[in-house]
Amino acid sequence: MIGAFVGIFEAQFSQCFWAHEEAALGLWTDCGSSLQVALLDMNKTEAESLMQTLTKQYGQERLLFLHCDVEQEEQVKAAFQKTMDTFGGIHILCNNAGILNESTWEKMISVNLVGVIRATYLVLEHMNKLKGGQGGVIVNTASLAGIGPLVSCPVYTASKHGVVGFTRAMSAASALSGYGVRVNCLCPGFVQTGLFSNIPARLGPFSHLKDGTQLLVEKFGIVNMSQVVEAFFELVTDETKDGAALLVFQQERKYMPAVSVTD
Ligand SMILES: NC(=O)C1=CN([C@@H]2O[C@H](COP(=O)(O)OP(=O)(O)OC[C@H]3O[C@@H](n4cnc5c(N)ncnc54)[C@H](O)[C@@H]3O)[C@@H](O)[C@H]2O)C=CC1
Ligand SMILES: CCCCC/C=C\C=C\C(=O)C/C=C\C/C=C\CCCC(=O)O
Repeated sequence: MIGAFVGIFEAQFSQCFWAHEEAALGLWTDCGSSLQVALLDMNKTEAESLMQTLTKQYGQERLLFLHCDVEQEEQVKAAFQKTMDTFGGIHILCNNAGILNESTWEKMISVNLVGVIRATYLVLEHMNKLKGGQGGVIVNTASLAGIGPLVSCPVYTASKHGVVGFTRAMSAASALSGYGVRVNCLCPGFVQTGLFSNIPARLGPFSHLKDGTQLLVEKFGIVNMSQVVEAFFELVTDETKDGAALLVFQQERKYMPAVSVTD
């Protein structure tokens, strides 16, 4: 799991992860009798306190924290290798790291889109059945802004549309190539996290559009973190889902079909 320590997934992810252990274990025959989680993040401070809590609850042998910046290829590569050496395999990758700052837009593309592509290509080296892997599933965290425009955030919108497009094409490429790896994405609405705070400062040249965005927040409402985590597990455990974009609203979740231009 990349981008694991604050925000949408934080501690709830792990609690929910073990609640879904049986369903997830059923998918891969070589998993052994329990699931293990490697948490990759660049935030060491948050990591240390959360790891203390989680290891008390679930045991040290089932958890691994690896400091890793998705912008740094060698760090991501080393983190996956360490996960392989410690747990013996990787079956699920959650690409969740993301930032929102329209002022530093090149960095935003680098973390939100390039980081997802980088981690996907590197993890396929371990998951791909053609390379001796056991197959698996990748879930990328996009956003409702991956489907429609978040007007005050054009580059954030572009990065998330990129994640949805990459997910759909990568899923088809993996299936046609026989990799045995499903690729899906999550598209949550607004969630109350650090990314959602101090918004006017994050909108850069479009801070004057913040009132319109606030109207969107009122229209869509706020999604609970637990709703996002449940949606994540649906994408992991439902083997019919490949190339899916799952929208998570306050009242419901639903799949967004891709538009076909060839019919
Ligand atoms: N909060 C919201 O309303 C929504 C958020 N999202 C997406 O959900 C994902 C998680 O966001 P939140 O939990 O809200 O944000 P957050 O800021 O609370 O958490 C983001 C996590 O990613 C990590 N991270 C950031 N840059 C990194 C890097 N270069 N390398 C490794 N880790 C890095 C952070 O340390 C942190 O643990 C993001 O991709 C975001 O775009 C999608 C829809 C709505
Ligand atoms: C279909 C239209 C796009 C709607 C996008 C909906 C949700 C996206 C959420 C995110 O990915 C990003 C999270 C925070 C949003 C940033 C700005 C919100 C401004 C809120 C405010 O002005 O108080």
